[in-house]
Amino acid sequence: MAPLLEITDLNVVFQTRRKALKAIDNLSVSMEAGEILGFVGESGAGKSVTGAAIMGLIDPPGYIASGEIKLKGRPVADYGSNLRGKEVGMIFQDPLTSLNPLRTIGDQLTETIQHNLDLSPTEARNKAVAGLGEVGIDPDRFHSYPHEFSGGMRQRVVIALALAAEPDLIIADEPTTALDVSIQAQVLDLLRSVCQKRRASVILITHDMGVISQTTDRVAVLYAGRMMEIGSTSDVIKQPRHPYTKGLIASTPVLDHVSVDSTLPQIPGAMPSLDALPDGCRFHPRCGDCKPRCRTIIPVFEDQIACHLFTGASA
Ligand SMILES: Nc1ncnc2c1ncn2[C@@H]1O[C@H](COP(=O)(O)OP(=O)(O)OP(=O)(O)O)[C@@H](O)[C@H]1O
Repeated sequence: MAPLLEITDLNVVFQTRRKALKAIDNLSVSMEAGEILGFVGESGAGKSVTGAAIMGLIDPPGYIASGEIKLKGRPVADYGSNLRGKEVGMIFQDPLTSLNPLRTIGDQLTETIQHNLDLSPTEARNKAVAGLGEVGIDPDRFHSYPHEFSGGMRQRVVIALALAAEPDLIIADEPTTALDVSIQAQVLDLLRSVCQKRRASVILITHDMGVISQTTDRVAVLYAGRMMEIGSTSDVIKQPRHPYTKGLIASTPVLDHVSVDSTLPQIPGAMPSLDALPDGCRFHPRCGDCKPRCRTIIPVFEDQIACHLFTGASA
């Protein structure tokens, strides 16, 4: 059987006046049904652009220069207007981008259900009430407006909306970044349990290794548009191999069991901009294990990692 999602040699380019900037460079990854896959990396790693490419949301000056994205064995473009919502549900950082401030949450949910599933108005309404219950929202709140909810509750509504059309895949882009840490954990637990119950797979986009550790089954580490490492979340967290992955983990408080007061080791330097990418391994200027070949030769992605400490090299 075809994987749920298969991305092969994806290249995404943004055309500026001066040059073409490659935001995603030869990315290949696939995921199975029911899996929760994390994309992690600092700002500019290419996480959101990858998510946007899957959802057909790369707009000019950006374009997919080459590569293939297949959902259930078919190119995503074949799904047309059914792709977003019906096949792939979306959750963004700010719940208000997904909610209409002028309509009650019950109406919004009922309409989405009715629009996508072949149900009578009464059936759709009942399903909407059940959907809200599933995310921990009391049926009494059916007629409430988005502004009458806290941030965490709003994000619960957005989860119910994303699942309303029964998609096989949810893309959640920094879904809890705007929430308090205690609420963050509740929303992530909910996302995980509801998606598992519905057998929906999730791509979780985050810069936070704590979120990855808590929520995902597998994690892909991205840096400056390239995949650096991928593996089961427990393996990657317990035994990170790539120096970038190690740096991300060391700078995450809960994972390293460092008290909040202590100074966490930070990865020196910053993510390069796309118009000033270094030769060789893109991470080499910030890498404590940098060897001469890392400065000039791009490491191939092999055995789940792209690093000269572990793999061969391509020109
Ligand atoms: N519309 C655009 N025009 C030009 N460059 C863009 C555009 N959108 C994204 N990029 C570039 O693509 C690269 C990847 O961006 P992306 O938003 O995917 O990063 P990210 O890992 O999701 O980080 P963040 O957490 O900051 O969103 C960045 O260098 C960014 O500047």
